[in-house]
Amino acid sequence: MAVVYRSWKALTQNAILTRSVSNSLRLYSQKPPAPVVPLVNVEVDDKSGVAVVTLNRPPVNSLNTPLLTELGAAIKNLEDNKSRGMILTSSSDTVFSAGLDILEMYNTPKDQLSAFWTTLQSTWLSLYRSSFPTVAAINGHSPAGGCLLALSCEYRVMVGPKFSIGLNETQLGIVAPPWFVICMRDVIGHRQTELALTTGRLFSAPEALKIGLIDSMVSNKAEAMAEAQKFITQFAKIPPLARKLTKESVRGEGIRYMEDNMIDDLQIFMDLVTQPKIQKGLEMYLATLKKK
Ligand SMILES: CCCCC/C=C\CCC/C=C/CC(=O)SCCNC(=O)CCNC(=O)[C@H](O)C(C)(C)COP(=O)(O)OP(=O)(O)OC[C@H]1O[C@@H](n2cnc3c(N)ncnc32)[C@H](O)[C@@H]1OP(=O)(O)O
Repeated sequence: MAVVYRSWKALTQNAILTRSVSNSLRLYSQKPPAPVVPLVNVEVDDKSGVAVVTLNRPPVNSLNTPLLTELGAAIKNLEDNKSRGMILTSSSDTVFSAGLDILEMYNTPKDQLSAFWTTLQSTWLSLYRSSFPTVAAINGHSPAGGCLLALSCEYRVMVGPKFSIGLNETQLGIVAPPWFVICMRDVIGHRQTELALTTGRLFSAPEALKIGLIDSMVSNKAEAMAEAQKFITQFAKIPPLARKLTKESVRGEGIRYMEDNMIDDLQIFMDLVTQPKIQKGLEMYLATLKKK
């Protein structure tokens, strides 16, 4: 028995030695690890105290769980530091955000699907009810979840005329949840929301300006940033607590909807999105995006 034990021990020690030598050799031959690039960049201007939060998930800033988590953490950080304001924009020249990452909803294990949706819910709520002023500087296409992010800010400046924005969910065979609808309705009104959502219409920037989906159209990102700064500057003389409570009051319906219905909303999402028919629709939509 002792012999067996000794030889087993020798064998394992030998294996450990071999493994550590080969690991070292592998380390020498490996490239240095790629730097971890944040999915959300935050830069706070020293003078104005305004934070520029830039979505940075090429190619199209589709919103997956890690990106939404980083965005939520960035907003919490600004909240904790009593930020003067936030401008949400994109590092891409052509896309603000392509909306929810369809790969997070297609063929996804239930625990991941649930984590994805709850992260979206909580990040959305923290953006929608943030105490500081928020502006979306929409410097590219902004469909579906991208439009939701923009609608959740207090002011929208969009680079035009060639980019589009809207809630196009029905075109994909999915349904914009009630809190998406509330956001849209509060910005463009009931009638326009019904027309826009039932048809899943994407609006060009001039069309969006006409129905009030965006507040302003500019011709490049620099102009968008300047106008966003200007919007935030007007709050310098407004007492922050009065501003925050007023915003919460105006946005009360959306805030209460989410606070009271988080679990039901998750359940409805899970039931709907896991249906074979919806999964097939998402598969076909992904294929058309890839074929382009
Ligand atoms: C009543 C209760 C209801 C409960 C809830 C029920 C249902 C759930 C509701 C869920 C709500 C979802 C909202 C969403 O946000 S769904 C996402 C909708 N998004 C879109 O329709 C946009 C799709 N994308 C585009 O139209 C274009 O990509 C673009 C944004 C206009 C940019 O065009 P372009 O610059 O030409 O880039 P490409 O098209 O070539 O794309 C590059 C690359 O990225 C992939 N991709 C694009 N969008 C997405 C996406 N949203 N998710 C994942 N991947 C995306 C695209 O396939 C390309 O990939 P490859 O490079 O691999 O080919």
